[in-house]
Amino acid sequence: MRVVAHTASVSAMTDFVNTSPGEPSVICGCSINGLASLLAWWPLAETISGLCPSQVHINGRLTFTITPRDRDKETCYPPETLPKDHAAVLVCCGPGYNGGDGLVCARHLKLFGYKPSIFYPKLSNKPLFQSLRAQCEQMDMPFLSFFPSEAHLIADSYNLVVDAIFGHNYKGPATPEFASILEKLKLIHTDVPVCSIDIPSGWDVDSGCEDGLQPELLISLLAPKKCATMFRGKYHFLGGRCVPRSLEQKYNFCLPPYPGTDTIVELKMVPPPGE
Ligand SMILES: NC(=O)C1=CN([C@@H]2O[C@H](COP(=O)(O)OP(=O)(O)OC[C@H]3O[C@@H](n4cnc5c(N)ncnc54)[C@H](O)[C@@H]3O)[C@@H](O)[C@H]2O)[C@@H](O)CC1
Repeated sequence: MRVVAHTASVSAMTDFVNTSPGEPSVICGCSINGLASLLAWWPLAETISGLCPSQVHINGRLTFTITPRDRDKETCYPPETLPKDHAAVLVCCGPGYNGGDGLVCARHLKLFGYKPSIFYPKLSNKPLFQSLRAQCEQMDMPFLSFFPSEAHLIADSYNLVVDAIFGHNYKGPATPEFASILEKLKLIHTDVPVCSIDIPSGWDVDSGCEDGLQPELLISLLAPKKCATMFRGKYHFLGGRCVPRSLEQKYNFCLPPYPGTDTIVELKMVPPPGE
């Protein structure tokens, strides 16, 4: 499968809902408002130097730099290149807000020409999630009543798997219901690309998970979490251009600028000093 960066699909996965309660409360709500505005492209690529603010720091340490992208050349999983069943994608949604992000992602994937099916085993009774589920149903997206029993069935049927099971509030170990799903995702990630939203499911927000799921694409939301330094996949994007300066200062974030009206930027790891 040709795997190149396609900003449209990445953008789709980067859109997310205004979710978690509590601080920080000024979260998200970014919506897809036209592909052009969502292309992660740095117009002054040649001028990027090692200077902040084209860098992301975690715990005061330089960790990522912005990667200039060429919007004409780079694409990431464009639907027309996905051979199985009209760009079929499986979107796996967990019980919390990360799962809510998955439902929003599915909605946009459908609008962008993919064929998403959703696995959402634990519907929350919060109105937000009920509404998101209803929206997906109204858009004729099938909800799987059970997770495919064999990992190879997923790889046979889907071109991509979106992992929106757990995000930054996962506390391991997983309950048996979700543990078996995480195990299957781990088995398939060599056969079908897995795209994780915010945090690869099953990872600890700080320490990650050494033998855990290894997605090919990670979309960090608002700011990369500490565990993102352990991400070894191909593509890492930051989305969620809605952190006010005051909050950035309060929490000592050092976030990259989003060029123009873009709502995502691609990040690349900076090797620790001496490596
Ligand atoms: N708070 C924020 O700043 C933002 C949150 N957003 C999304 O919200 C996510 C966080 O959402 P939540 O706080 O709902 O947390 P999560 O979605 O990470 O997970 C919490 C849910 O998982 C369940 N759970 C936790 N550990 C489990 C285990 N071991 N076995 C089985 N179930 C377990 C909890 O009961 C709860 O239902 C983020 O990762 C991100 O995707 C984004 O929409 C953007 C902003």
